[in-house]
Amino acid sequence: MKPQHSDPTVQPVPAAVTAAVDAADHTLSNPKWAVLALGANLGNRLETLQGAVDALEDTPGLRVKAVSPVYETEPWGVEPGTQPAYFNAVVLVKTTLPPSSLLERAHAVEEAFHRVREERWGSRTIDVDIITYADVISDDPVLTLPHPRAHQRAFVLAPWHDVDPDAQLPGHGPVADLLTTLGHEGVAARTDLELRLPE
Ligand SMILES: Nc1ncnc2c1ncn2[C@@H]1O[C@H](COP(=O)(O)OP(=O)(O)OP(=O)(O)O)[C@@H](O)[C@H]1O
Ligand SMILES: Nc1nc2c(c(=O)[nH]1)N=C(CO)CN2
Repeated sequence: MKPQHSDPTVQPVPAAVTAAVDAADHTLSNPKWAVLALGANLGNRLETLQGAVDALEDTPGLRVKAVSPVYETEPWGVEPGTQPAYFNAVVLVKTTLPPSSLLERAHAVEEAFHRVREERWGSRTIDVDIITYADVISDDPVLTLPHPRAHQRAFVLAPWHDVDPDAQLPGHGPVADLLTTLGHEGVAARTDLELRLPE
């Protein structure tokens, strides 16, 4: 039998490269669940939310698996009466994208809908937040997981609970319990409206 690597120009593949390719293969064959929260309080809020859901579904390596009911919610974190009401919804996705790429995609969707970043918690055409990515916990300010304020926000927990009643917020426990503690003040389901799950 011919000895392997008899061609002197063929270099052995470094272990680090093999490990990186194996890790990428593993990620591709091992999609993760992520929970994304959508919010809009400027422009045609329903149309923009639907556009964001469709844009997410158009992302290679990402499938939208569930879309929550639409909630109309009082602006959280700002003086009452200073901003229009929000429409909020939650989508469950399965993705082979790593968290950093999912955040990039979330930002690209925001930009596509002309989101302008001015003041903190300012009005916006669309906000796409990553609430959880699998059970990853990270305090990196660029991408904090789970989202650091999700447990305080009924506008996230109520629609999330609708699409996944058994959901757990890593580090905080069952979403159902958090919602019971927080209550539904300022969040109302808009049962007359609906977001479509892309086909
Ligand atoms: N889990 C996360 N999801 C989205 N952005 C995050 C997350 N963790 C950290 N960030 C960072 O937060 C920065 C500001 O995000 P953004 O402008 O959407 O905040 P906000 O919607 O006004 O407020 P909040 O973060 O309270 O929802 C982003 O550029 C992003 O890097
Ligand atoms: N009701 C409501 N209030 C908010 C929202 C939101 O989506 N809905 N998003 C914020 C920043 O992410 C700040 N305040």
